[in-house]
Amino acid sequence: MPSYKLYYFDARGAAELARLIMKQAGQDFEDIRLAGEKWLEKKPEMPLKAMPVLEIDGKKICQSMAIVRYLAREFGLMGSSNMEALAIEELLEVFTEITTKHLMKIYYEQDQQKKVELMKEFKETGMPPYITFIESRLKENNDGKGFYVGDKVTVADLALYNTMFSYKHWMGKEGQDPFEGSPLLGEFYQRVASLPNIAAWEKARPQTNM
Ligand SMILES: N[C@@H](CCC(=O)N[C@@H](CS)C(=O)NCC(=O)O)C(=O)O
Repeated sequence: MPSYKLYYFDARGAAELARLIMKQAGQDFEDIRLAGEKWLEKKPEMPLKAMPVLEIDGKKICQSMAIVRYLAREFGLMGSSNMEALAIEELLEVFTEITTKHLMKIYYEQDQQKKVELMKEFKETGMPPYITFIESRLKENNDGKGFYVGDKVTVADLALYNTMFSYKHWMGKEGQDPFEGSPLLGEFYQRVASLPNIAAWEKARPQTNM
């Protein structure tokens, strides 16, 4: 079994899905959180001078979603068929699209009042088509009462849970959590949050804003 070190800032951010995969799989890893001087010291060693970086037996690999896909394949979380893998990839791409089309604008807005207005717009018009899509995919499997695909947990479940957690603890603080109107996804969230390894990590992980 290779040894894993995951380098990132002291945040959930672009590293948390990789952490969740390893936690769900029961895989030990070093959760290295760099800040300030320590990050500047380490930065030249990173392939693209950015994080997250996963070090596998001494080899440093960058790009968060490549890391996620590698770990998901490695730990059997990429579905049980090519069709399941396709639905999983589809959802991962949806989250990438939402991030680039909507979240970056909100994240980088400096004016707090404008930021909340952008969150409201995202909740009211940006996110609803994606929520309808996610709900319909979820309902295609076990009437929405189980996992995102198939009959066991996959990286799609972890990615959706991670996104919902993040919105709840970010936009939710401003009363703008776009998922709060979906009971189906609310129940789904509780199912994933109750998985023993995920529940244990949610308690044990450093509490960070993002
Ligand atoms: N496409 C890359 C983006 C990596 C990236 O831009 N990471 C940011 C943090 S999320 C970073 O390390 N920035 C460099 C810095 O802050 O010095 C990925 O998904 O891993």
